[in-house]
Amino acid sequence: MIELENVGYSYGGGELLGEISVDLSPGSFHFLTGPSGSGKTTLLRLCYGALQATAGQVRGFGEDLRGLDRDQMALFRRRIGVVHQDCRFLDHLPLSENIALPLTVSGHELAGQQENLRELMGWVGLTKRADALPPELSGGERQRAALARAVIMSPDVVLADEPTGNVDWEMSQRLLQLLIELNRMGKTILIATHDLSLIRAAKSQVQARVLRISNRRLQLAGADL
Ligand SMILES: Nc1ncnc2c1ncn2[C@@H]1O[C@H](COP(=O)(O)OP(=O)(O)OP(=O)(O)O)[C@@H](O)[C@H]1O
Repeated sequence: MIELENVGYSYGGGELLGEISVDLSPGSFHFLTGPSGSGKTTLLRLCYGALQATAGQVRGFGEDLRGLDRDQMALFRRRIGVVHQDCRFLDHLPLSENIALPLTVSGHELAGQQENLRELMGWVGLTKRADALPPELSGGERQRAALARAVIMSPDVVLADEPTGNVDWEMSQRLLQLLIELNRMGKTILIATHDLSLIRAAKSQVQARVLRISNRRLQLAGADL
């Protein structure tokens, strides 16, 4: 699905990441961990083409991302659902419309998607919050809404950046279950997180590989988590 081969990312004359090789194969479940500032968000951005690698090659569905033109890149991105760390929404739009934004901006008629949207809102437990404005939402509601928005286009891959940041244990478990369900539906999942207890909880339920950024390199973490 997404392969990084000997990828590096440098800026301002310094290397942030180097010699990164990883294959997010179909249906795989990966965690990405590492200290704050180690480059987790940067690595996610490299995976979906928001940043261009300064060394090596990133391939999406077999294609070198550098070779994609604008339209091809837009098609590639549609196959990737991203849960951003800061979960931003348009504050003047009700939650249901925020979740539907990827559909509407890509030209779908919302009228024909109501059933899909309703189902998705139910899946994340936000049916009753459909008309709420984003500033009225709790942290956990925002995180679940961000996940719903990331998957509304039925992506093949979900990249989630700290999807359980700022929520309590119970809510983080709920979010984890949603991500595990997505994986069971066949989606490829990559979760960047600091939360080792989340990783431990997942490992008893799914076959997950844990990648750790350490000193600008990516390592496969052992069973010692
Ligand atoms: N193009 C760039 N120009 C300047 N600084 C950059 C650039 N790209 C990345 N950085 C810096 O590199 C560091 C790594 O950032 P990144 O957000 O990827 O780390 P992270 O592991 O996700 O951190 P956190 O866990 O705190 O979210 C940060 O200090 C960031 O500001």
